[in-house]
Amino acid sequence: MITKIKGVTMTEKIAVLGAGSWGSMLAYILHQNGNDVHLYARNPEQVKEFNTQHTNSHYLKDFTFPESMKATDSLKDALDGVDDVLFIVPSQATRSVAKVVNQILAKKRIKPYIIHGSKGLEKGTFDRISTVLEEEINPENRKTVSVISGPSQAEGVAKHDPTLITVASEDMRSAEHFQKLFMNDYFRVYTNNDIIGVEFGGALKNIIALGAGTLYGLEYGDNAKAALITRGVAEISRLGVSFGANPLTFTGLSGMGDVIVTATSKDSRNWRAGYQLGKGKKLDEIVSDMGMVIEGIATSEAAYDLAKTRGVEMPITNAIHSVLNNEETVKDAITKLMTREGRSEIG
Ligand SMILES: NC(=O)C1=CN([C@@H]2O[C@H](COP(=O)(O)OP(=O)(O)OC[C@H]3O[C@@H](n4cnc5c(N)ncnc54)[C@H](O)[C@@H]3O)[C@@H](O)[C@H]2O)C=CC1
Ligand SMILES: O=C(CO)COP(=O)(O)O
Repeated sequence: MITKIKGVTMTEKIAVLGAGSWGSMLAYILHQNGNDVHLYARNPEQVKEFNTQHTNSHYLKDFTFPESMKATDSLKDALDGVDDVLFIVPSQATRSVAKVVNQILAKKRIKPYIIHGSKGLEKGTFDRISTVLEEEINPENRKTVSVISGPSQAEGVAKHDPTLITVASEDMRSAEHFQKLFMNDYFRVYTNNDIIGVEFGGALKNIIALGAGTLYGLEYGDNAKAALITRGVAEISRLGVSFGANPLTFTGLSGMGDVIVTATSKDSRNWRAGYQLGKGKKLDEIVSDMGMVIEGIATSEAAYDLAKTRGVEMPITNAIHSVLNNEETVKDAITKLMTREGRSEIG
């Protein structure tokens, strides 16, 4: 049972595209809030398990979904008559899914609100995910694009751990629309009009989480962790601000908040990948054993190139990028970071 929040009375038809740990958990929240949720998973076996056993065992262990929730492996069916579309596939897959969605929406002649919850930058183009969606879905087939981002491990939401998150959009009416759809007594949603800052925070924190896990795997202490988190936020903020983001956004839920959760939570895939790296496991083995997306790996490529192109100083991102590419050991990378010329903390 959830307690309804004053002023939150909307019930809509919502397609949730992607049924990994976060997609299925966001679909669960929307279902609990009384919406008609169309959950799309590309894997028919996964759909069968979801519809018969009400579990999504590969992605969320020990969680049973309500029997009234259903999934489909038909993208066309998932998009039938919807008011809203939530994209929640790995960042690097968003463009290909969006191309197909655009064609389907055009045929169905519907113009839903669009939101995504993916945390990454596209390799090659360096695009934020809202930009990918704006590029691939024609304006006549959609309303403004929004993003939902913040400290929100799916495993915590499954336990109704009080979770606070941000919806950002250039159009505040769209942000408020999604605030109403998602908000309930364990999932509190704030709005923000700084979509650039919110997306940069969500994407780049995964690189810091990889670094934090690595430090833990190598048994570095709490000072190192605090240093990484704080200076990590400083450089994320530097890059975001160079694109016009509001610096205050990086002190909020989608900035510092998300860095804290993923740099300290053992539920984080990025943290776990870093931990195993610190313990000496090879990256390709970590990726294949995880069986879930580790966004920080691809995003470290994009962020590394982007920082170079823009002339923005991102020493921690560079260090993690070079460790992931076997160009230096973690110990050498740390020595290099620690022995850089002294500088002022601010600016
Ligand atoms: N897991 C979490 O707690 C959170 C994850 N996120 C973000 O949400 C996004 C999705 O993450 P997860 O659900 O955790 O990933 P996941 O690895 O658990 O699941 C990804 C899902 O996307 C599907 N998929 C991949 N490529 C596809 C394609 N081309 N077409 C259709 N489906 C495709 C996979 O089959 C899988 O069901 C990521 O960007 C992640 O950073 C954000 C907040 C919390
Ligand atoms: O973004 C997340 C929590 O806010 C999830 O992070 P992971 O992908 O590292 O699990």
